[in-house]
Amino acid sequence: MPAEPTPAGATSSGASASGAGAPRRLAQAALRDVPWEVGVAKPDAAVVVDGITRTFGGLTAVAVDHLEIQRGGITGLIGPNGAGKTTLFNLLTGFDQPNTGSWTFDGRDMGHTAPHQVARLGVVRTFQLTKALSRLTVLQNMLLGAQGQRGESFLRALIPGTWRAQEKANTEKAMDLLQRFKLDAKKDDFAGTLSGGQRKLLEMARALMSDPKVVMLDEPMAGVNPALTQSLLGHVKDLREQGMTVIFVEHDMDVVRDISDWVVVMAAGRVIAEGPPESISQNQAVVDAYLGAHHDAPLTAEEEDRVLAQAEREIAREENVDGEVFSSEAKEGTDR
Ligand SMILES: Nc1ncnc2c1ncn2[C@@H]1O[C@H](COP(=O)(O)OP(=O)(O)OP(=O)(O)O)[C@@H](O)[C@H]1O
Repeated sequence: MPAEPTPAGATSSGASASGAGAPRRLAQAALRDVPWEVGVAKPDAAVVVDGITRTFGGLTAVAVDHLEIQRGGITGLIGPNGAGKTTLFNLLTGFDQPNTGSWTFDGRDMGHTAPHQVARLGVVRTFQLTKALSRLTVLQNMLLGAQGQRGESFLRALIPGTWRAQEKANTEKAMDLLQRFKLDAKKDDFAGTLSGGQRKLLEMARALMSDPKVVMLDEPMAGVNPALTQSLLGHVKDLREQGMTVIFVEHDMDVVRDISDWVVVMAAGRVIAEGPPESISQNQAVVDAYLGAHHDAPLTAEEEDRVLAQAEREIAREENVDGEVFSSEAKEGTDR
């Protein structure tokens, strides 16, 4: 049974630049009477996933029967290593295609939609700063995040004046965002020289260049020192203030509790629980699959080995796709 929601705007960070009151209240009120059941319908779903599966060889990475994401809220996606969170992100942003199933955004079927089209329709994700992107300046990274410019049209590209006007507008927009994220003084620095927290800020700022409606953040707090954590949390809450729908993957349960209006828990590719943050720690299936083993006790040597091996696999995978992602992003940037 749903419990009483937490008091409106009750966040531990208090860091939101614009005050976290009304939109959080709205998001929580909308979800207040929604039962804590896997696959439950939301009052105003922006994203609806149906029967999505993704297998790698014999391994089922994702098998989600039905999932709805409430518009204008912050949804936290949690689960143990290998639960399928990143794969689901890849599917929802067109970077991977499911073996079966479909998903819609604003009622529109998004099956087989390429990543740049998904982004143009308003669903964007943050990208970790790959090695290739580290070698670009902060401003160049921002300009790669721009899309929908006039320069992308062939006919308009024949009229250089229009293209240049667009480039100028993009640069102005990039500088506004860099100012908001306190990175304007770093605009000409190579992105690779930024601290962990500044990189996360840049990843978020870059995603905002395309005026998204849904922002998907992959571990926005990973590797961020405590000094910048509050600032980053404030920026995530600000996205909700501005009416965006936020979905984020995060391992830090304090962060999840602090900013989520709703939490979705995955394990072995499936959604095993969903509900407001306070429902999650009471859920036995979640404690068994995740919280008990993962968070309430230090990692055992065996778990540490497993996490390290997973990290090594991720790094190897990232190095493999590094050039690919960069070249497609760079192409999107130069195409316009
Ligand atoms: N390209 C791939 N090729 C083969 N296996 C993959 C691939 N991508 C993901 N997997 C596997 O699918 C499963 C789900 O992985 P995924 O990265 O989505 O999990 P996750 O929940 O994001 O984990 P983490 O929290 O560790 O990032 C894992 O067993 C992973 O090894």
